Amino acid sequence: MSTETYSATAVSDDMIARFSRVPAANVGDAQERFGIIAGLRPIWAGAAVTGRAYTVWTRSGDNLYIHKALDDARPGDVIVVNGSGDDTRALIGDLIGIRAKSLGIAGFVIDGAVRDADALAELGLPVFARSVTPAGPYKNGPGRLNEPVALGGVVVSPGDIIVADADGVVVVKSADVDDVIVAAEEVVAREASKRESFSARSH
Ligand SMILES: O=C([O-])CC(=O)C(=O)O
Ligand SMILES: [Mg+2]
Repeated sequence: MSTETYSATAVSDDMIARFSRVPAANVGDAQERFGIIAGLRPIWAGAAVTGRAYTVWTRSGDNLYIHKALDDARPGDVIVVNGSGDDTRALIGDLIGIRAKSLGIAGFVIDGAVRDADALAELGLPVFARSVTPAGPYKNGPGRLNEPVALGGVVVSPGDIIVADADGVVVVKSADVDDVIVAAEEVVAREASKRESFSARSH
């Protein structure tokens, strides 16, 4: 396994706060509809998260490297897992969720399955995944941490920004955040004025 640490452009907390106020759909529009991970859904209604990606590449159905990621990730990080889209084994459940929450992890984005959906909802930990299954994972490895991964055909590099809500998951490259946030805030303002004019016309 590579021990090289990928060095990302560091995105500030202020910038993350600005992205947290923009819906995922508007962020996607602001980057020409690119960066949207198809097919990942929130596993409980109301789940939403914005934060820096900490990336994991696991063997299908095996979560050893998700455990290792929790030893290394920082508070506010979103754990982003390439699980090869495998829907036969749950890569996390509420036990990992409880540990992640106690470490200040902001949420999980998993190209694979999860379990303990009700308990994760009760915990209030935002989790986005391809499916839910009661089938448990193996814990043997191999895996990789903190290097660029692919989820549903979208590359996610360590430190990229994840914006996820009821509509799904959007990835903003860390090098693009300055341009994308300006465009996204413009989309928000443009839509707000359209909403106002549409509802004015209906009176
Ligand atoms: O068994 C596992 O590793 C996944 C799981 O259900 C949990 O974290 O609660
Ligand atoms: Mg469990």
